[in-house]
Amino acid sequence: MVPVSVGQAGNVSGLLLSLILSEQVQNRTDSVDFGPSQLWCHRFAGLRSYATPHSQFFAPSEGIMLPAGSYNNKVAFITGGGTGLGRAMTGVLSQLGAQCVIASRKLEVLQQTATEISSQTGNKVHAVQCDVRDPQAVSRCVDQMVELTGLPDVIINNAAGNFICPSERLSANGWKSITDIVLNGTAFVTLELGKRLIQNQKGASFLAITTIYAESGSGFVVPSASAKAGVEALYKSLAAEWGRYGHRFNIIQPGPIRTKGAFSRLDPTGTFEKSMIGRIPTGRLGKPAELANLAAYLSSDYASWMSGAVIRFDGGEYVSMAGEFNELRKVTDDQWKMLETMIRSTKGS
Ligand SMILES: CCCCC/C=C\CC/C=C/C=C/C(=O)SCCNC(=O)CCNC(=O)[C@H](O)C(C)(C)COP(=O)(O)OP(=O)(O)OC[C@H]1O[C@@H](n2cnc3c(N)ncnc32)[C@H](O)[C@@H]1OP(=O)(O)O
Ligand SMILES: NC(=O)C1=CN([C@@H]2O[C@H](COP(=O)(O)OP(=O)(O)OC[C@H]3O[C@@H](n4cnc5c(N)ncnc54)[C@H](OP(=O)(O)O)[C@@H]3O)[C@@H](O)[C@H]2O)C=CC1
Repeated sequence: MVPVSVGQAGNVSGLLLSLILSEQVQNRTDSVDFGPSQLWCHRFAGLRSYATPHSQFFAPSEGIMLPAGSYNNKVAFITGGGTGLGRAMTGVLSQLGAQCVIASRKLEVLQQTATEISSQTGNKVHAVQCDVRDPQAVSRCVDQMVELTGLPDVIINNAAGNFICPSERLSANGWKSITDIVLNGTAFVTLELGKRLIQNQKGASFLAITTIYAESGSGFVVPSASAKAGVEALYKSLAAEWGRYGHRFNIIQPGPIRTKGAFSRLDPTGTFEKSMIGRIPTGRLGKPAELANLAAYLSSDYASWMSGAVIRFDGGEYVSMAGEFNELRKVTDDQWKMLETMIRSTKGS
């Protein structure tokens, strides 16, 4: 790890940094306990990753958590399983014994992931092309899965689309593109599989990957926030309705975890990561392996009494952003002495 100073970015991000974040970052570096000397930068595989020194209290454990064989004789279906978090979840489930089916638009990407994971774990990973926006394509994909593996025990709705964009610049098709993937795609996959599982009297665990701002809403990602909120309503509703068929429905709301898909569309210049780390109480991004362990637990028989749960998984970022006074983290000891003196000396109202 090497300490870096803020503002060493290239042209575009340097400009953005000075225009958008200068006040925020300068305040932080000038007067608070989160200056450049305390901002750390890991460099690996050509990627930067910032963390605070206190993140060392929260070092990630990236090994597989569940006992070996926990998923023997199970079939798992993961949308968007070729990349990012979907790939990490597929890797863990496969390592634990599951036969996995991964589905998304880009068959070559899926096939490469399937080959890599199955050669590491010794368990089959099947790649099936499917655009979840198209209900007929989803139905064909499920037909294909039935041929390959039979109906799944575990369904993970992870596929998504997103980009930052001021809402006044958003076209109708931009809105449709995101909400079709996230909300309609999740609904088509869940309804198609749910109906077939019900017909076959087979129980299953459904998991949806949403995000922390599904609850709060967020400017600049309005279609994603709206669609993810819809997914949460869908899953909580079905948890109540389809328990009688042996189906569980749970939700993970991840905070920031570095993936190419997310960061290239939400922080294309890398400018926002530094300021974001400052509001995460654990001082670092999450790791795909940490999310994958949680997903593996929630989808496993160890969690058979969990349904309708919404698990926030964000290093504390959500509550840190929500609390009115949380910015007072930045006040130094000397400043506290002064503040306390002022408050104590106030008499009457
Ligand atoms: C500091 C770092 C922060 C990182 C994380 C932080 C916080 C944690 C919370 C994070 C939540 C993350 C949620 C996610 O979902 S991340 C997942 C990201 N992954 C993907 O998006 C992968 C799939 N995405 C895509 O394939 C494309 O990006 C897509 C969504 C645009 C869909 O592609 P496609 O179907 O090919 O669509 P297009 O024809 O290209 O476009 C359709 C429509 O949208 C308009 N559009 C596209 N991009 C933009 C843009 N950047 N701005 C404005 N509009 C855009 C495009 O013009 C089309 O509209 P028309 O009207 O022109 O037809
Ligand atoms: N990384 C992060 O910080 C966070 C991520 N999340 C969520 O985690 C999940 C995974 O995101 P992440 O791994 O970061 O990003 P990725 O971009 O790597 O994953 C998105 C996946 O969705 C697939 N996909 C997109 N459109 C479709 C479609 N129409 N049909 C089928 N599959 C599609 C993509 O594959 P293909 O292009 O082949 O179709 C891709 O594999 C998403 O639900 C995201 O919202 C939530 C909070 C934070």
